[in-house]
Amino acid sequence: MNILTAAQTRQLDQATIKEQHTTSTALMERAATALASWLLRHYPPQVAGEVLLLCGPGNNGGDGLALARLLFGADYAVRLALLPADKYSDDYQYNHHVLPKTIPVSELSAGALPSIQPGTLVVDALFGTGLTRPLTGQAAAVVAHLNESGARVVAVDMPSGLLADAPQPDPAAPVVRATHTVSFGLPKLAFLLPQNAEFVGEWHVEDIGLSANFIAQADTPWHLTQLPAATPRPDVALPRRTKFAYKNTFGHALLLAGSRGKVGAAVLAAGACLRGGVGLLTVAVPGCGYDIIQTTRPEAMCLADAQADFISALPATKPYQAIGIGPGLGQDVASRAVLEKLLRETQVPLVIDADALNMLGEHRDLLDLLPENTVLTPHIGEFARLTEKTKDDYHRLDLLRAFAQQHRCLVVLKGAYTAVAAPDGHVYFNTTGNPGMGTGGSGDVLTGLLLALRADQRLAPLLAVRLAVLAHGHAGDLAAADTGEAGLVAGDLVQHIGPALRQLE
Ligand SMILES: NC(=O)C1=CN([C@@H]2O[C@H](COP(=O)(O)OP(=O)(O)OC[C@H]3O[C@@H](n4cnc5c(N)ncnc54)[C@H](OP(=O)(O)O)[C@@H]3O)[C@@H](O)[C@H]2O)[C@@H](O)CC1
Ligand SMILES: Nc1ncnc2c1ncn2[C@@H]1O[C@H](COP(=O)(O)OP(=O)(O)O)[C@@H](O)[C@H]1O
Ligand SMILES: [K+]
Repeated sequence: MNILTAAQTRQLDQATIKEQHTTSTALMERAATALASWLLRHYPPQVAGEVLLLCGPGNNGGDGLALARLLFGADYAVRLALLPADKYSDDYQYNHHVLPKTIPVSELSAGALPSIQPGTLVVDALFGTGLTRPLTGQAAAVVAHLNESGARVVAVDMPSGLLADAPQPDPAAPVVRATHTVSFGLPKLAFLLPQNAEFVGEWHVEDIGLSANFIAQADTPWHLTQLPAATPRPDVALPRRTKFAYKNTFGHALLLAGSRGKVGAAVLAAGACLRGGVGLLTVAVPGCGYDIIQTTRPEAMCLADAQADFISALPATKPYQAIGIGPGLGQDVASRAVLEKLLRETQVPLVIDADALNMLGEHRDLLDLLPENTVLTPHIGEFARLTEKTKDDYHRLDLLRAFAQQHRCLVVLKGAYTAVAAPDGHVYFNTTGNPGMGTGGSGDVLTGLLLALRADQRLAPLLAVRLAVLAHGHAGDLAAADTGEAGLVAGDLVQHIGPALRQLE
């Protein structure tokens, strides 16, 4: 699914109105109805207590006014505080006009801020996607007051003061710190970036029937990868295995991994590759890893390096459809020479992770040798070593796109919303996974799974990578349902890859 830019989000309501022969007032009513239904589910009247709605002068405030009317009709105790302005949007004015007269309304001013007890449920309908500049003056005073109050805050569409797709021009200007943000139709880019988590809180998307055609046709570099069941228009799916499929269809993969003390990384990646459906797997490990791989992963073939503690020689690469290198590899100069030889000699699809990435970061001339569509899987720290220290998350996205374009590779920037950058500069944010996956070895599992899907002869490179990242996170979610997030270990991810992949078919 596409994620729209801020400008496209502003065009979306006009496109919907035109396409569906409806009115902006009716669209606002849909938005308010969706918000009311969300509140009824999450904060029913007896849990909510009195709800304070803070409304700005535009359509975000209009949503707040319409919501106040609907909540009042659903037996909530509501009061409104309105931000004065020189002009108000038409739909704001309409919803102000039809507000039941019994709802208490006050005017917000820096000198007379409403009292907000800790725990009060506050709806932030001050500003949404129409924000054009950092908050100052009265609006800033209201937001600062709200943030200090200890209220539970539900932000309408956006936390007020936050921009939808760009960094804050003035980091000192206040932004609402919401507990929940309830957005319409699709999430904003801002929700997916760690730097905004303190403002956005937990985000939710409510369907209000916005134009699916406009969303699908929008020219944007940003996209989401979702489980097929989570979206009406799935754009990634794993093809079923046909009756007469043979192991060659699913490829023979080579994994170069492990060093003394880190053979476990090779075991995890090998397990994930096997569970990922590879046809054949050969694992190359240092001598100390031979018995370990043969015992823990009898399904895999094993090549033991002449060196006991690290990999010092590149096996013949001819038989393989994909090669993975990096998990637990260590950074011995001999292993670096293996990486360099691999890059110079092969055009086989590669997956490069962990220490192999750090070697590339230290010897950036090697980046010029990357075969097209190589998959790199850095976390934020490893990405900084490959590029430069970043100013903020938006700057990191710029670097990510530029890097993938320059080196014609696929970069999997790992995190809560793992971002896959393609050689054409498009970025796909993953939507599965949980904080339980912040545990040693989770990344090794991803590398093994990526290797399996890159070896699968049926899958184009980008599809293979998006599917692997989606399945990895989904395996994490299935595992956490059994173990809880704290109890989750990387081996649990391997166990859940099979069921996760089945749900992507
Ligand atoms: N998209 C959709 O499909 C749907 C959208 N809907 C809703 O519409 C919302 C967008 O509404 P919107 O465009 O009226 O903008 P909004 O955020 O209310 O702010 C504009 C007002 O704020 C003002 N202003 C701006 N910056 C300011 C500042 N720093 N400090 C002070 N003032 C500032 C600005 O004035 P100006 O810049 O002209 O001075 C203007 O008066 C969207 O978030 C969603 O809630 C749903 O109802 C239906 C479906
Ligand atoms: N909060 C989170 N939500 C979703 N996925 C997460 C979260 N934290 C970590 N992950 C995932 O877990 C994996 C961790 O990989 P990595 O940082 O390389 O760990 P390690 O080096 O220990 O294997 C990545 O795929 C990342 O996306
Ligand atoms: K808001």
